[in-house]
Amino acid sequence: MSSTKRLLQALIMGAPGSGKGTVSERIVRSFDMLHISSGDILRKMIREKTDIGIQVNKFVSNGQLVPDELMLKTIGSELNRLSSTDRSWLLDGFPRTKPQALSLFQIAPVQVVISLDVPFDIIINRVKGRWIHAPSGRVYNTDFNAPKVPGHDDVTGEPLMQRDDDKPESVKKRLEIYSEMAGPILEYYAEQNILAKFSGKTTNEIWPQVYKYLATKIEPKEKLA
Ligand SMILES: Nc1nc2c(ncn2[C@@H]2O[C@H](COP(=O)(O)OP(=O)(O)O)[C@@H](O)[C@H]2O)c(=O)[nH]1
Ligand SMILES: Nc1ncnc2c1ncn2[C@@H]1O[C@H](COP(=O)(O)OP(=O)(O)O)[C@@H](O)[C@H]1O
Repeated sequence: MSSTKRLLQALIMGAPGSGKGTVSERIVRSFDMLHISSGDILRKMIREKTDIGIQVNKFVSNGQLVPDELMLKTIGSELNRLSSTDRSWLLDGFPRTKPQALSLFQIAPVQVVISLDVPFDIIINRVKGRWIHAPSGRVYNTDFNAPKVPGHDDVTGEPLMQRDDDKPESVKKRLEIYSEMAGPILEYYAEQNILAKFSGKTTNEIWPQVYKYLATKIEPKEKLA
């Protein structure tokens, strides 16, 4: 009898710099899931200087949330694709407001919400060392996971960059916004009994907890390294 493939639709939430991208990278290495990052989608539009990219950049460069209606315009087609894919997926960075959570529910309900909880003083320090390879979304850190060649992407050798919104004043503002906005969304998912919170000071502490939890929901591709 063919075993029906258990599909998983999941979210990963957490303050800016809490490790969503880093943990997502480990998740897709260990589980057969697509990783969709709202931040990466926005940064691609901004880089390509599309009309919508120019509009969203006004908010992203100031560390403000892109307004819900405009945000749905940027990610709507991706969400619709997810609602009909036969792959499991992990959505990173969306929703960030209650209205976004309600819109997502209409398009593609989720069964698991992973919430990362890392002290803000640790985050502020970490983000100073964040470097990204914008085209791929690969994330590095001078202290935690430095590139083999300083300033260059391990895979393509292309130059790394620091994000405009990683300047200290912008990080502070984004953390404040997160503190304000995340509560109602976490509550919304806790009421549905699908919220799983993981706390720690480092990804290496958090990751094994996330792996063990996800392994109860979806078949791992590989054992925990
Ligand atoms: N020092 C340290 N840096 C980390 C750790 N986990 C992730 N990072 C780095 O911290 C920064 C923020 O991580 P990222 O995954 O981009 O967080 P996101 O903004 O929530 O997606 C990046 O530069 C990561 O490489 C950790 O455990 N320790
Ligand atoms: N769901 C969203 N709603 C509104 N704005 C968003 C959303 N996702 C990303 N953004 C914008 O893009 C910026 C970068 O997002 P992201 O890459 O997820 O940040 P971080 O990795 O620091 O958590 C946010 O500060 C915000 O301006």
